[in-house]
Amino acid sequence: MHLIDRLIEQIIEKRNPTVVGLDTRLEYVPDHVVERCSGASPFEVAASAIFEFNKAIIDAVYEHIPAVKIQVAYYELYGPPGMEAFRLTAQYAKSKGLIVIGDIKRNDIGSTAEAYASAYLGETPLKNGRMPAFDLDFVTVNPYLGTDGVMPFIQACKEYNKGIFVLVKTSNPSSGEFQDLPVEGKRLYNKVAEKVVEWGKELMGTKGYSHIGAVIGATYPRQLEELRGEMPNTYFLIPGYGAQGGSVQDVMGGFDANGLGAVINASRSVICAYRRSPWKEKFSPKSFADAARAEVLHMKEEIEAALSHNGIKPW
Ligand SMILES: O=c1ccn([C@@H]2O[C@H](COP(=O)(O)O)[C@@H](O)[C@H]2O)c(=O)[nH]1
Repeated sequence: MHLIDRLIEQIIEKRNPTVVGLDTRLEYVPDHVVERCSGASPFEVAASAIFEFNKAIIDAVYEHIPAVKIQVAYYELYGPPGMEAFRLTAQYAKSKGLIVIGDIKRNDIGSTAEAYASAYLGETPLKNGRMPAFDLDFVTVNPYLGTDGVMPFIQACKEYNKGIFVLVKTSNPSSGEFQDLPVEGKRLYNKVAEKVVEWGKELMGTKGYSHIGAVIGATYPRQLEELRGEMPNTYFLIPGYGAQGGSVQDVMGGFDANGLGAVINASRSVICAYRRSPWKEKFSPKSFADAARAEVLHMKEEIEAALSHNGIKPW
């Protein structure tokens, strides 16, 4: 089955377009988890604690969500053991039936982009054959280098039934500095969106959406709505909900008339739910995973209610 169709089926089955972001820093991991972990170096202890934390979160939420997004920066932070925790987290999430999005925001000249694509989506060529290194489902891709830098990722999507989300309009405060620059009567992000649509035509699933998606921030609701109109066959990965201030109403413009077309990522608001109101009053640090589940279920209800309120009959 096409990966993008599987994502859509998972969203419909779970009745939830929420993606949990595993942006796990050591300071988010409660002491009782860290105390159970050992290792030959502080990085190994940290990586082991992060993996234990991630497993508990995944166990608590996997029945309710279609996918997780793993932010590689928080694993690089702990050196090689951190990257092993990244790989193990992806593998564990997959074993629970989840789709895994690697937030790696990579790109380079074509030959180097090919190495990134092989590492994260495809297989690494070895002396006697090939082997997957990280074997993620989707990765985020930076389009700044142009078509020849993106093509190796698209090639890997074709060969291995994978997908990418290309940065189109990011959620951060300075995103307009380059992305909103006027180009040939449009904004730069509109021009990138046109390219994403063109690239996506080569890799359509059977449910009207392409394997080539776009990242668009919840913090720019007007642009989200505008781009939904311009990119009817492009799935959106929408970060910026929760900790960055994006609200459920802000993400509504990303959905199509069937409540599809968008997955909403929430990282800190879910994995740190046990440290934040209202959940910190109800859950102790020992119950951090239950707090994450409560936040996911709350988010799911909020999205479903907002879709109905906007006249969209979800799923
Ligand atoms: O435009 C973008 C692209 C990616 N991100 C990433 O999403 C999460 C957001 O985390 P929260 O804790 O929910 O704010 C994080 O991994 C970012 O690197 C983004 O925020 N905006």
